[in-house]
Amino acid sequence: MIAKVIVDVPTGQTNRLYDYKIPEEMEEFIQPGMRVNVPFGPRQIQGFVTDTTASTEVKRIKEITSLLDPSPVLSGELLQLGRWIAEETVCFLITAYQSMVPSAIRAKPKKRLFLAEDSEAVPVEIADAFAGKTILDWEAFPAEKKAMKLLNEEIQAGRVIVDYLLKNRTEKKMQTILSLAKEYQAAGSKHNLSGNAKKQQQIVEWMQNELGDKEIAQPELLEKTEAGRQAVRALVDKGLLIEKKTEFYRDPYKDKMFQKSTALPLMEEQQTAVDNILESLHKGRTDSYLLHGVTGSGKTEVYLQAIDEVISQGKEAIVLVPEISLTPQMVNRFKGRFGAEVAVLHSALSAGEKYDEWRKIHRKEVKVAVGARSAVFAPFDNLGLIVMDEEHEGSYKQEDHPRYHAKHVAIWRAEYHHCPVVFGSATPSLESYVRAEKGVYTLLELPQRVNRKAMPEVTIQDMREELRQGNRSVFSTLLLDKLKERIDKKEQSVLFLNRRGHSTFVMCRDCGFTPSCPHCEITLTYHHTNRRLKCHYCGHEEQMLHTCPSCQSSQIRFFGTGTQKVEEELTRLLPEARVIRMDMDTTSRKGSHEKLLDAFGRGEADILLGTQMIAKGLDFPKITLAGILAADTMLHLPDFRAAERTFQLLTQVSGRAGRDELKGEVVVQSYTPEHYSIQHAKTHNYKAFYQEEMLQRRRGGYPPFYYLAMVNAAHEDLAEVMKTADKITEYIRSSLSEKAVVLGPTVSPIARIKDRYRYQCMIKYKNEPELTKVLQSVAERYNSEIAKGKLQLSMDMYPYMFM
Ligand SMILES: Nc1ncnc2c1ncn2[C@@H]1O[C@H](COP(=O)(O)OP(=O)(O)OP(=O)(O)O)[C@@H](O)[C@H]1O
Ligand SMILES: [Zn+2]
Ligand SMILES: [Zn+2]
Repeated sequence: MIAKVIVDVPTGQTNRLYDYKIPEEMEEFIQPGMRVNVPFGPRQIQGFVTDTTASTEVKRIKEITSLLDPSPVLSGELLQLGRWIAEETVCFLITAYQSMVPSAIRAKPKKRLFLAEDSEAVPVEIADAFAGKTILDWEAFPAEKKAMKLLNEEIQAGRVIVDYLLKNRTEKKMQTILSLAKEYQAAGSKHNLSGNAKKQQQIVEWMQNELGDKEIAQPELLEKTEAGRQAVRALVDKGLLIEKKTEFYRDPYKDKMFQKSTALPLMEEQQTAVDNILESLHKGRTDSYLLHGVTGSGKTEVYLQAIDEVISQGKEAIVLVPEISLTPQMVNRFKGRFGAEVAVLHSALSAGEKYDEWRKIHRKEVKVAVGARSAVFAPFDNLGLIVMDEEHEGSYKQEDHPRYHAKHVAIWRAEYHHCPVVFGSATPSLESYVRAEKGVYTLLELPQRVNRKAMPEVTIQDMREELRQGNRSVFSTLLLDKLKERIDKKEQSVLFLNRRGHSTFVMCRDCGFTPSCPHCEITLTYHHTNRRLKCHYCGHEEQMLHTCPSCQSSQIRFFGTGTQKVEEELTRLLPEARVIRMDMDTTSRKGSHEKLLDAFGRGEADILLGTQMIAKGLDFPKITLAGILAADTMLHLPDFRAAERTFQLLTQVSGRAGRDELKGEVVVQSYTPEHYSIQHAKTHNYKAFYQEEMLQRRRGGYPPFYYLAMVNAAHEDLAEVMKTADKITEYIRSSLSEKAVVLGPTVSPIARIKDRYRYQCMIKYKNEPELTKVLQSVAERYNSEIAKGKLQLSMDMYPYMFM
């Protein structure tokens, strides 16, 4: 038997399958999707088995050294999906596969086998291997054909459990659970403990009185009875206590109680949406839906009720939400409805926690996965629905290899499983809305807020006017007045500061000098906490400057408005206001995000001030005012989506206000109040914005009229990168049809990162079936130079960042 293996060496030369002989004892065990160690040149390296065959052309074949996974980590579906991603995004197959498994098992963890509770049922060969214990190192399991075959069956049946022993605290936890033996459970029942075993007697009596036939975890028992381990051990040995080991998960949410929620009676439009989705589910059709619902229209309730039916069909659902809206509030809504059926995949979890959540899915212990981008790879086998909330979000695109867009992966998986997929948003991306207009997606609309609540009233405040009247503060008089009003009425406000374009930088007031990174062509950012200047691209740090290195002036100051500065100004102008600030600084510690939001929810502050992270998902009834401090900081970025992002952001922030009984109001401060993205956000008019933006896109030849692809070349030697970029661009131009527009090469907006000069070539096209192959061959052509570490090439089939 031969295994086809893709080895863990992400280079062009090794981006193909290698044949290895399967050792005889593994023949009945090895399956595609398992990882193996194989000899590769002088080394041993990891790889994924993608297939097994009977024979090979290879003459001198090497043998697999060892098997890393006692059960496949990638299913047949995911193996196939990985091949598709590698092709579509022009990346190495191994890179695609590695991105689908949790990082915790990508390292080289020790594997152990556990006997599950009903271990009496396992065959003697297996029981012998465990030799009376319940835990066995995977390496210690006899590498013998029959035993391996049996083990395979036991793993499938769930009687043997595979576990990865992760380094530093991420180890799976086993807990000892204790209970009284049957005959001692009744209070006062006789036991023959000797009189000097006082502590033991105490334990037994306490358990009889407090627990009866119930179980207790050992640590809790020790705490309650103030007993030592020896006393408990002795009772187990004497047969008074029954001990069993259960594994438990590091559930990051385990300390929380989730208030159970039940399905709400739906509004008519919600019902129509649910009916449509469920019809596709029942008929097993891969329909794509665009759920366009204004903020507060009850999109989430639509997802919840559709998922409820998916679960009762015995199927599974994936819910994708952008990282920043994966708030505790959001998680609660799913856990509250589906309880233990939900796994949450969140980047803020530790590697061990992430692995636990992944494992719940892998083992079919849950039916719903809620998570950010990579949750689209949740290893379910029987999907009934995929939901992508806030589908317009750029974070669904991965900005590192593999540069995939979760939307395309979601559609691929929906097709594979013949199930519907729902894209939801209050501000759909132009790409999606066009597809809905063309009938590629079915449009479902929720044009009104739940219970016909009014949309908040939006006022736009011209900051140029404020300046003319001598107000140099970041707050307009109007916004300050309204904030005061809210404090008086004991209502709450959210203040939003756009971090992009607002980083604090240092500038000399006399000569205009701005310190920039010596390795990257980018301005250094001032960090208040440690009073240092830092490069956001390479991490370079230096002391804050006090005199200008260029003109020796001491008038060197930092500019821009960080949340911290705004907070200082706010407390100066409104000393009575209680403010909670949420930004990278105040939420870096685990759980702090949740704490701050809880405090705000309990009314411990009047104003929530924050960055992007407060724009989404918040649903607090007392918020009646949303303020946007500078609406147009994003408008001027070199990005064709700038207007769209501005419109989306204003709409999202506005959507936080007046979601409950109380009426909401929004103040938008802007230096370009006449811009159509701001004007249409004011009137909550998505369609009008869409039409105007479509005209701009048509004019500029941007998506959704053209597809884009971008090739970026970086090299330490400027002449070298220019030459290479020229050659690449020329080659692409000559390989595509006349209709494709190949732009460049030009210097990237950030001309140098980590001492490498950067050039880019942009491709605009409508229909170029050969494009990925062309880019693939470009990558292959430069394989050896890339391998030498000098040149870097990146291909991006759905560029979202143009810096
Ligand atoms: N049919 C219904 N009847 C009563 N209340 C509802 C109904 N549907 C949803 N709600 C409530 O309305 C509020 C807004 O709903 P939800 O958060 O689902 O809207 P959304 O469209 O997802 O909002 P956003 O996009 O602004 O986050 C929630 O508090 C939700 O519990
Ligand atoms: Zn100067
Ligand atoms: Zn740098």
